Amino acid sequence: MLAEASPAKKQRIMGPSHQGNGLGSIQNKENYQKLQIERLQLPIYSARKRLLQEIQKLDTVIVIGETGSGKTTQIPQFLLESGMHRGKTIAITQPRRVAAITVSQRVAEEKKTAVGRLVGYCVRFEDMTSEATKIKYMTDGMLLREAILDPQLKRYSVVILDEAHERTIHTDVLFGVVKDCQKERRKKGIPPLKIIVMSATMDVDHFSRYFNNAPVLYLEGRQFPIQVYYACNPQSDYLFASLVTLFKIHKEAPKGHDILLFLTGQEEIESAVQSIKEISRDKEQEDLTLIVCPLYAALPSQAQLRVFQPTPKGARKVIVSTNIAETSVTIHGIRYVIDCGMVKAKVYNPNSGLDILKVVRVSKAQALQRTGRAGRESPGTCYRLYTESEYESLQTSTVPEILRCNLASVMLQLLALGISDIINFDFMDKPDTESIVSALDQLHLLGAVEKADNIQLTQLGKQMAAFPLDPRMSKTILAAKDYDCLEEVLSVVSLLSVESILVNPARKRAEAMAAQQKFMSSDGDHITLLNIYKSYKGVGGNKQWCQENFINNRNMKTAMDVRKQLREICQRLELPLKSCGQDMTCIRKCMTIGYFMNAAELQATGEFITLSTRKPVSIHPSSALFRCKPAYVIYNELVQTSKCYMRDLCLVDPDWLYAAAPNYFRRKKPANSN
Ligand SMILES: Nc1ncnc2c1ncn2[C@@H]1O[C@H](COP(=O)(O)OP(=O)(O)OP(=O)(O)O)[C@@H](O)[C@H]1O
Repeated sequence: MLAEASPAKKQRIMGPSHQGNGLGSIQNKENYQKLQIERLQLPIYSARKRLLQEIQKLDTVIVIGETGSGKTTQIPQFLLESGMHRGKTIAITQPRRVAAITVSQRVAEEKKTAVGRLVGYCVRFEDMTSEATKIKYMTDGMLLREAILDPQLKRYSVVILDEAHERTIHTDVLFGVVKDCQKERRKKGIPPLKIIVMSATMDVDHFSRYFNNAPVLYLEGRQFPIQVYYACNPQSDYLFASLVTLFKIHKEAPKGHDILLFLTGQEEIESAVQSIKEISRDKEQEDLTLIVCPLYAALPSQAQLRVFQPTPKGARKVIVSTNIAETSVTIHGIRYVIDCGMVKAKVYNPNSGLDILKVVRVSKAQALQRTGRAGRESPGTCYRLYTESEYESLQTSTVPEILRCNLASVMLQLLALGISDIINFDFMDKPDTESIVSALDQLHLLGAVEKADNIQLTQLGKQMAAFPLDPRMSKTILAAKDYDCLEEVLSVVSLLSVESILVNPARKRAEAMAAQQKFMSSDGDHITLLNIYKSYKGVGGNKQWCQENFINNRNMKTAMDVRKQLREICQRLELPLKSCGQDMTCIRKCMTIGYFMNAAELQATGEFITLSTRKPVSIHPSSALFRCKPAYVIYNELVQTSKCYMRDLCLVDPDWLYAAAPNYFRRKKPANSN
């Protein structure tokens, strides 16, 4: 099925493959020395001196280097070792939390320190840094939040925007924010901020032009060669093709060579994991067991990090991942990558105001990043499940997220940064005016902005921006202060902010459903979550209880931590932390106040349609309301699979909807409201 084509250039293989990865932080001397030797063998090392000379001279530089050449792990260390950080912190942004965490762990090992000291990371709801931290890996969203509190980013001397080609919404806003910060610091005589923009692939002219014609430094050489194979013919079923390819590799590849398979989303991955396990049980090679691990954003952090652990002897590891393993990460043992050629991406329709996840073709840049995961510790191989001509027809780079997503959250952050003229903000690629206006309209409906000549945050909007949450969720929290149910709403929001707390193992589905039944509320998923929270607190977070009730103990603990942090923000804002006792109605009213734009109405046909755009939608099978026919519901999100499903639902009264936003519903008044 697969034919060899255009193997990547074979270049000098540099140094032995790396053996012991690991998440431990303080390494023994031998391991430390081994890591230092590995550092010296990275292609970037020979360019160290020149690189530092250039960075010293310039305020802004763009660095392009092959995947695995050492940009992410080494450049911050070079800057630190040369003293160019001037005693301040170096920030390195990553589009994804798993990359920020694992790269900081690697660099901490290389620096022989524990994570959180000299080297640390900061991702939403998890800050592993201290006063001593000088190299700080963080998600782009976290740096943006810091900029709200300190627009001059005074604690940093260097900001490195890594994987810039990904063009996440936060990275794009950060481009404008750090550029402006650099200018302001220069104007005010504050020590300059250096900006380094990095990637393996990007439209350098576009980036350079945007960053005031910043010079581009090209790092030569790749550490290990990667052989690329394409499919001979277009594949109608990439899932089937990926399984065939995987088992072909498993049959032929030597021991110790692990496989990374890129698919698109959680459900697809879980079903592929199941199939791989079943097939491998039938075909078990006597001396080589397959260990199959899923990897996707909704997986608990600990389960995500487990895939980075070394493969036990006598086993081959297969990781089935979404694009979260696509950039920056190094997974020990991976020699083979299988790229299905598809990715799940958010697509926004400004007419409907909805973000929907859709499966689309990857870009060439994404294909290259996926390939790059194979050659990090030794030569690798990548199987692309599409033909070479299909590859040639792919878009060069991914369409920036800012051009295809709901902008409400980011507009709120820009306004909180004091940027009111959003239409004229210095975007690298400006979203169309229609999307900006629609986002501002949503914020206006939520009461976060006043629309005068000069758009400004209201008092409520300022409070909303203090929460690291979707504006609708922040509004829900702020509504709770008027209904004396802040304690309960914080519990619900915290549980909604973490990965699923319900465990539903495929083999014990019926047992899990029976155990969870007692929590289910006919008022919907939010009250169901609250019931779980109360019971969990009632048993003091007992582990055994979690097991018996198919509740994910780790995610519950994370939710408790999130709750604590949100509660602290409420205290800072001096919101009254009151409890409503047994009255669940007020909680549902608060959800309505935040999510009135996400309302759906039952039709005579038994189908639901959204009130905003009259789009047919269904209740997700995982919902407590799945078997019910409520007249009106609000939902937290829409997911498009075979149908368009509403997830996380709450039963509401049409009068509450109308009361939440009379102006909005004057246009679309629910049929049954008074
Ligand atoms: N966690 C890790 N375990 C083992 N080796 C690692 C780890 N992280 C990095 N390395 C080694 O360091 C090399 C350089 O990694 P680094 O992330 O700095 O490269 P990069 O140029 O930023 O690549 P990319 O563009 O793919 O992010 C890897 O190829 C690998 O050999």
